[in-house]
Amino acid sequence: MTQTSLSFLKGHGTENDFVIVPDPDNAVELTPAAVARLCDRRAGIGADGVLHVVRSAAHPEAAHMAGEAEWFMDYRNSDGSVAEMCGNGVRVFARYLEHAGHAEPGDLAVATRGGVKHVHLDKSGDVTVSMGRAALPDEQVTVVVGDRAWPARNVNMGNPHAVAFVESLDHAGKLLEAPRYSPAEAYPAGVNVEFVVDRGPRHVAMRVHERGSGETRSCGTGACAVAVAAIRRDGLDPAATGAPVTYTVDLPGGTLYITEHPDGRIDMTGPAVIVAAGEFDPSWLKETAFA
Ligand SMILES: N[C@@H](CCC[C@H](N)C(=O)O)C(=O)O
Repeated sequence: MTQTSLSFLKGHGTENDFVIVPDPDNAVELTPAAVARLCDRRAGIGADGVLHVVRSAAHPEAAHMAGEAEWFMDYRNSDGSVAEMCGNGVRVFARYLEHAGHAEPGDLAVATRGGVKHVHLDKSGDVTVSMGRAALPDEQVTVVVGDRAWPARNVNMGNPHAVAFVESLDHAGKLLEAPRYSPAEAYPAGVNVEFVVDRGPRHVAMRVHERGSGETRSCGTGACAVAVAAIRRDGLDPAATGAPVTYTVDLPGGTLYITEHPDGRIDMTGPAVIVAAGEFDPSWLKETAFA
């Protein structure tokens, strides 16, 4: 039977915003063009990305995780590209599951392309995600904006990041274009670039240019990558000290708290909010040209 309307919700985590498309049976054809249309801030609903909510058992990329996590976060960037993980997205995804009655406050597991993530929905309204461990490839990278270049640390949180400590967050300009980087081989599938300044002890502020979405007001995996890089720069690696360490990371859209444990596990805590719900005609997703 042809569906005459599709439900969506809108949510955000520290102002990294998402169109949420509930689709338990994986029946909606979300082409890259359809995702770009949904995310368009003038001709569409508008968002940094799409959270396609599918039962793990119904998605070929997630069926192997179905025993551990009932729901799969099929995350897409606003240009329609697929990403391995989205830190703010997984908090908002968990909030949606609670909102829809698919999960109770407390602990739940969410399948992602970056593996199963364990999430805690706190009564306070904050959501904590166990993000797994960072990988720190050895290569030194350089990021370039206009005529400025900075050394950056390569951090992988399931998705790729380049973290550059800078003198001022203004120096990166408006980040209308993706920063260039070298060597190209460091990021064969592109990269999210974070610019970071210090605010105080274990407290930093950052801006981010996201692969596939442009400059956004927050990036959860980016905040984790920044904390991991800052912890090492500051000589506080928990594997060496034996003590967990928490960094406060300010972003244009809010604040995230990132804790690294001695065994390398990283927890991210921050808000997740559902702001609206609505419906659209699915045939609109199939139109080839923007009206
Ligand atoms: N905003 C996200 C990251 C989304 C994916 C990223 N743009 C990529 O392509 O890797 C977050 O909160 O982590």
